[in-house]
Amino acid sequence: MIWSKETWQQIEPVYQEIIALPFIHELKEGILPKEKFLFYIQQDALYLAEFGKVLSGIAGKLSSFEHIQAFLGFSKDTIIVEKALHETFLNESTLELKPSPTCLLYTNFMHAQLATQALPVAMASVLPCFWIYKEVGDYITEHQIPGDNPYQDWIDTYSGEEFAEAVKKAIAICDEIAETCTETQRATMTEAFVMASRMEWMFWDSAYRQEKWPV
Ligand SMILES: Cc1ncc(CN)c(N)n1
Repeated sequence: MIWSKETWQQIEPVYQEIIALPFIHELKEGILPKEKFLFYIQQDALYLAEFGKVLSGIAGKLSSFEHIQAFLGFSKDTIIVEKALHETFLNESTLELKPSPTCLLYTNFMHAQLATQALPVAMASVLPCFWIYKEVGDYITEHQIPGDNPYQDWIDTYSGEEFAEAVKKAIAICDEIAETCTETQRATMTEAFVMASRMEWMFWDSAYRQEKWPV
């Protein structure tokens, strides 16, 4: 079976838990309290800065010109498109922001995967960041009641054509790389994908709870 198909099957229960999150439900209905969304956007700005670095780090380790170009493009788009999104919702500087425990966990996980794991595993670790957001964006668009939603720009970004194209490309590259891997390596890729998917759940949950450092 194609690696991405069998791997999505593994995270299907996690995905179901994601779309059942109050954060996603209230975002879809446009009733998510502003302070929860602001907390999310602030943490996401910190997350995306690191995500962009990891994507360009992956590009630096790839050998196919086409793959390098794709990952450099993903990195650039992460900075440009998502910075625009944050400017829409966030008008102050992010310089003063400090990462929440979950944000730090997730960004450190990605950096560690890039630094210590084989390249296919690092690539699998960043794939949920693309794929889950596209699925969530599509889910919200399909189940949304038409009307004013203060978070529509966010929803449109992740359910849009441009993002869908990037996600398709990222999945295709991971599948191509997985084809060259042993069964053991593919299983490690899947483990990394599952772990990152759990952290996607945690990220939304932590924003809803406006997670603080316990001490
Ligand atoms: C935590 C998280 N994961 C993924 C995405 C989408 N690139 C995001 N904006 N934030």
